[in-house]
Amino acid sequence: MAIIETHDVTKIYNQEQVPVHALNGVTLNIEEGEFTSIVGPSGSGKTTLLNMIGGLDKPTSGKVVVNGIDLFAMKENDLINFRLQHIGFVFQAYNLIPVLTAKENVSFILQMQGKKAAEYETRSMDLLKAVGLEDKVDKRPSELSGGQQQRVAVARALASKPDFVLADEPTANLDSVSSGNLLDMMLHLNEEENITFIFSTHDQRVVDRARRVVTLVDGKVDKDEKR
Ligand SMILES: Nc1ncnc2c1ncn2[C@@H]1O[C@H](COP(=O)(O)OP(=O)(O)OP(=O)(O)O)[C@@H](O)[C@H]1O
Repeated sequence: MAIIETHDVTKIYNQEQVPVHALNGVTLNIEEGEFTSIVGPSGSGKTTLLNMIGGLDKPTSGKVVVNGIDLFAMKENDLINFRLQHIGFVFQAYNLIPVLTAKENVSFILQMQGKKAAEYETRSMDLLKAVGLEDKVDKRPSELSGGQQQRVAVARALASKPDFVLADEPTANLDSVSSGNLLDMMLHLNEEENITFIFSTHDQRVVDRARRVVTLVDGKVDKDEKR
């Protein structure tokens, strides 16, 4: 079953001044359990597409349907709740909160959702273990390497058991060992827990391990390869 459908999505920025056509009619179906990479030259629309799929920004035309629900037909508050419950984000703009420890960063959303301490404590410890950081749970982001921070971000994205995780260049700024580890961990979560991942990347090593590669050129799907 498709958990994400985009129907002829377009996005034009700066419509009143000098318009930028970032997406020019993207129609895609993402099935449950996919491990899909969105690639393409700089400016081809990767981040814009992830923003639309995540309900963070509205298309100029077209539709984004998640679990059968038309995202942008929802009221703003309903969309915010929907995002919290169904979508995990690993985006640069959503960096970790510096004053919180790794464990607190992971459990933050669960606390906001009013979950009981016993539940969010267990869940955040399990997730930090799954990403190989059981010995760093009480460290703040500044005490962790870039790769470790990205792993905390993945654990945080999974905290509320989302239907899928969107990651915008998750291995950017990581050395090859850290990006290899992060990818191993994402693949493990995908294979063992059937978590759907959709991520944009410029990193060929990441692309090589994706099972589906969607190439955008000038805001359009140029290629869509399954392996
Ligand atoms: N908020 C914005 N306002 C105006 N133009 C924008 C905005 N965000 C993106 N754009 C433009 O839309 C186009 C697509 O940008 P986008 O960030 O989606 O590309 P990308 O493929 O993710 O690029 P990169 O690989 O460099 O991150 C670019 O021409 C960009 O300059």
